[in-house]
Amino acid sequence: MTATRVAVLLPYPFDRAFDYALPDGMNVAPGQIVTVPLGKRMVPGVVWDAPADSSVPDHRLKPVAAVLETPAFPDTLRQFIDWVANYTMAPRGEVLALGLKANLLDPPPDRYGWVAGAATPTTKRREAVLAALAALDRPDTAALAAAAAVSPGIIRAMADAGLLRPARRDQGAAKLDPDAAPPILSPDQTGAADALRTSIAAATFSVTLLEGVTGSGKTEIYCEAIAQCLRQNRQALVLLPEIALSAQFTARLAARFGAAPTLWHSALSPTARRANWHAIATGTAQLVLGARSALFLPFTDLGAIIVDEEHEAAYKQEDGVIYHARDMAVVRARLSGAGCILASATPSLESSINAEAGRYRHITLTARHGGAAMPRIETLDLRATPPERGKFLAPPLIEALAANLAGGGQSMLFLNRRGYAPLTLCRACGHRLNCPNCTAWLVEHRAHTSLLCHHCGHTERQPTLCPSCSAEHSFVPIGPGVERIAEEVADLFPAARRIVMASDVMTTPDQAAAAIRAIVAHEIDIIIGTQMIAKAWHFPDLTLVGVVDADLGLGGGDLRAGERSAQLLHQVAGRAGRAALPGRVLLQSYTPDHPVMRALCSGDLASFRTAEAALREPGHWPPFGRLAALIVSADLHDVADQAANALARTAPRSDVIVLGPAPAPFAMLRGRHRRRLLLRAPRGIALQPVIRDWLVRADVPGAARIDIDIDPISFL
Ligand SMILES: Nc1ncnc2c1ncn2[C@@H]1O[C@H](COP(=O)(O)OP(=O)(O)OP(=O)(O)O)[C@@H](O)[C@H]1O
Ligand SMILES: [Zn+2]
Repeated sequence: MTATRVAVLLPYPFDRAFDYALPDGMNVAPGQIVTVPLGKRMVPGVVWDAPADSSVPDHRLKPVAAVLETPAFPDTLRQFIDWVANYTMAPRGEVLALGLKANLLDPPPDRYGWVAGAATPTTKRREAVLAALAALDRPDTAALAAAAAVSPGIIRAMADAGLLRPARRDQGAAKLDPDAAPPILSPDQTGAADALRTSIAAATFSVTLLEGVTGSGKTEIYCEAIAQCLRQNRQALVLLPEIALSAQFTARLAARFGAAPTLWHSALSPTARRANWHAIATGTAQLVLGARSALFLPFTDLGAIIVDEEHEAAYKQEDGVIYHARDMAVVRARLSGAGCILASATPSLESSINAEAGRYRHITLTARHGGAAMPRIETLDLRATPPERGKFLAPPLIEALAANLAGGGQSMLFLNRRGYAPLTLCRACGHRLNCPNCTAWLVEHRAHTSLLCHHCGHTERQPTLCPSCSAEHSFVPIGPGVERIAEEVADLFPAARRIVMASDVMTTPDQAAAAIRAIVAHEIDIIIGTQMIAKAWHFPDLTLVGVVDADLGLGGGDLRAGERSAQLLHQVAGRAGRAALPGRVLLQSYTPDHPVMRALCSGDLASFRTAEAALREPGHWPPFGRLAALIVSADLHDVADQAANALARTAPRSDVIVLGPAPAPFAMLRGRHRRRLLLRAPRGIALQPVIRDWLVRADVPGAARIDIDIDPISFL
């Protein structure tokens, strides 16, 4: 008798589904989640649509152990996983693992989130929590703390005091209400909202680029698209580039829809993850706010995907499955028959070109909401008015800070560099302190009294003797990081209330939420931060922004250096003067005539993009052509060279241009030696088949690893 075979894809780095035998009396359909033996373990897997693999004889097949009660993986998600694996060339099981983890599959927790208890609040803060609770649907601690703008400790204290009790699963979930608190839109905004509503109402695939200046109300407008999606009983997904933003957005969405969105990001507790995953898989979660991995959730019926700050490089996942969440959001929307909305004040060249070519719809908003003016942006020429020796703030910026402080205004200093100093040098011999594992300098972090590699995490104490010349106490910090700027500000304005915001000092969304609350409440005078403070924040009292080093992003020879720099600095500038008071922005620069500085000061980013496009089009550089990178790495540099040369010898010859091999931007990273080959081709040519064929032909030593990065965005 022949066994009934079923193909099961496992969430591990295997490209294909494996065959298992279906025991008598057990029935499965594609998408169902099962447990199967793998070696000595029992692992979860998804019944896949792949044809049976007859190479394994029946008697060697292992049986499916159990079919889980968990809702099945929808067809659209399986198609998406196949598509992503095929495009990124990652093993299909590894892509599956982005959406399926063993610990998600247990039944959802019985008690989850909070409801009001019997006791009566005694403080204003506790009252505020209960008020926020009334507007939310059994939020977990983090969501409730964010909505009420208190610390999570308060929530726990309230539970101890009987003001809050854990919610039970069987208590019906409050629904989001599309009409809970709609804004009154301006005529411009109304036009944009109508267009988005119509595209969502059509319940078919479309992509819209929502381009609007900072503070124009893009968030309010895409909420109208979400409202439409909710009215049609379809699920909506909002992607954010950084989880630190999720607290402020949770509160905004909860206020708009009368109940909190369902969160999805790496900082959730395991219980919250499991509860949220099940809510999404059963369709009770109507609106999901998440990081890029939320694209791999088992939505039952996804009607809208919004990618906020679509130009952000943070949407590119750089390890494991290397994918761009903005591009994959478009694919997910297509497979789901959903509307995709890409929102930005500074769209990527990719999206602008797609909009211009008519592949995407295009909506633009040119004015800030409520009559707020765009900030005045000026360069501050560091050649003419340099900072004092060993300092980094030039006199005109110091004056502006002093005046703003005296007038009760809030200021922000932006420097996209964590730590105290990016380089530590021996004064006696010039020796630089490098990472032993990477081609990189060690960054001094005074907050942790250590030197840190930002690439591999290596830390060490500063040596007392120079390892090169044995001079004693000879090390000097070179250049500034945000900690050093904070020190300079403390010297200049000892009475000013300061806060440093950077990913290494604010590691959780809760910490970020507490900081944001303090800033909005104007308990802070000067905010000093990295790119963490650049995005999407709305600080009503912020009127002065100083960019400490506007030239920083322009070096490095990266294809997108200019574009990225313009986007980032425009975003930072856009934090200023968003409410009643006008904003001013000072860009400290040694190259005030650079096209990026000119575009920022004039506000004419469109012309800048046109100029960028003109530079890229002739050579088929993205977005006018296709690019892929092959990164060869090995423990020994000989092996890395051998592998890179083997690839070079068999390089495809056709319309595809192969550049390299060259040392990768970090010739050594985490102790591995790296070489890079770059493939470039006109838009009409798919690079994946070329690469597949090439890898079969090339004789690459087994000790070398090859990582494939389709559409690379970080490279030299
Ligand atoms: N029609 C409206 N009614 C009331 N408030 C509005 C309206 N439109 C915008 N706002 C408010 O103006 C501020 C800026 O709007 P929003 O954050 O949506 O802009 P944005 O375009 O997303 O900005 P950015 O690109 O800088 O993130 C917010 O506080 C928002 O609530
Ligand atoms: Zn390192």
